[in-house]
Amino acid sequence: MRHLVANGFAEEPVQREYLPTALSKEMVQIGSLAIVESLAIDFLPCIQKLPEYLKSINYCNPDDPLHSPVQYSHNLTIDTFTWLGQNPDTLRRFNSFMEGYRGNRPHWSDWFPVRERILDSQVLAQNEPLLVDIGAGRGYDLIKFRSRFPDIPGRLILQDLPTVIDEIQGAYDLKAAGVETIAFNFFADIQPVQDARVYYLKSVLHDWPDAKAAFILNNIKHAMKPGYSKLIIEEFILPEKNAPSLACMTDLAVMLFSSGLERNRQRWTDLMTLTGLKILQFWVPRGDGMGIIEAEVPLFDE
Ligand SMILES: C[S@@+](CC[C@H](N)C(=O)[O-])C[C@H]1O[C@@H](n2cnc3c(N)ncnc32)[C@H](O)[C@@H]1O
Repeated sequence: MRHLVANGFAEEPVQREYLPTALSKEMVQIGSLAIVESLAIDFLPCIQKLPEYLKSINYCNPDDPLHSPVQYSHNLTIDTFTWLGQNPDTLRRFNSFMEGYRGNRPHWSDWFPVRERILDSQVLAQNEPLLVDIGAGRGYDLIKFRSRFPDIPGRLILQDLPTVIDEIQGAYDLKAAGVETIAFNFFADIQPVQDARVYYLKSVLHDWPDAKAAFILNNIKHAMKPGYSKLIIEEFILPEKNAPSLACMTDLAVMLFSSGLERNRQRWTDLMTLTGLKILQFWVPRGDGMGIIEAEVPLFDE
């Protein structure tokens, strides 16, 4: 207990009597427990081997998802998400990590003008796809969207790898929120939902270096209806200097995880140019650097 008190996990107002602190109260929340569990069991070995790994690639920037610190330290020849899919306990811990990572930070509909930019300008039909969340994990963003806009017609569709679709059954009440699930691998399958109003990607592209991210975007682009479909990418948009702490930490985490990276405006612009998608606007109203890149597929005559 002495050690815990010295490090802020408990108070000792009277000798040998202890009280919890804000820190220890946070550490027993489900989300924090999940983050610590996933890090300690699955990713600490990779962090320990990071210096050795970086030396082995001559201190270059990692850009191969088949040779990230995860592959190096766990001796893998498959990408990290395939590895998660083959290890149900690791996958469960990772999906809980993602839930903890989002914590109580705002949902995109808390700050992005969804009505003006997406809902009001178009006639939406009940049986048509409204929002496709690609790499959606447990579907938190779709459930929240439904509760925010319960009366807006249109289908809400969750897409992720088959192993994730299996894992999330029962994790949240997706059915009650009217969310459909589709098993989909964006590297192996053609996007099955055509002409949705919105294709949404949150914390997906940062897992992948540019060549792979461009492949994912191209796959979406071919399903988009020019003049109607929108692409909403929710990711960090790093400032040119003095990047916020969480964004920097995540940049390192995705590098370790799959040779991924966080991107600044220029890097996002270059990526979108590579895929022929047109950026309509960058939205970065929050101090933590998280933002939205709103894009569309250009009309032929533009
Ligand atoms: C970092 S998580 C983000 C999850 C969710 N969007 C969120 O913000 O909590 C990346 C997601 O991409 C999914 N993913 C990875 N590779 C995929 C692939 N080849 N096809 C479809 N989804 C994939 C993962 O299973 C995971 O749910």
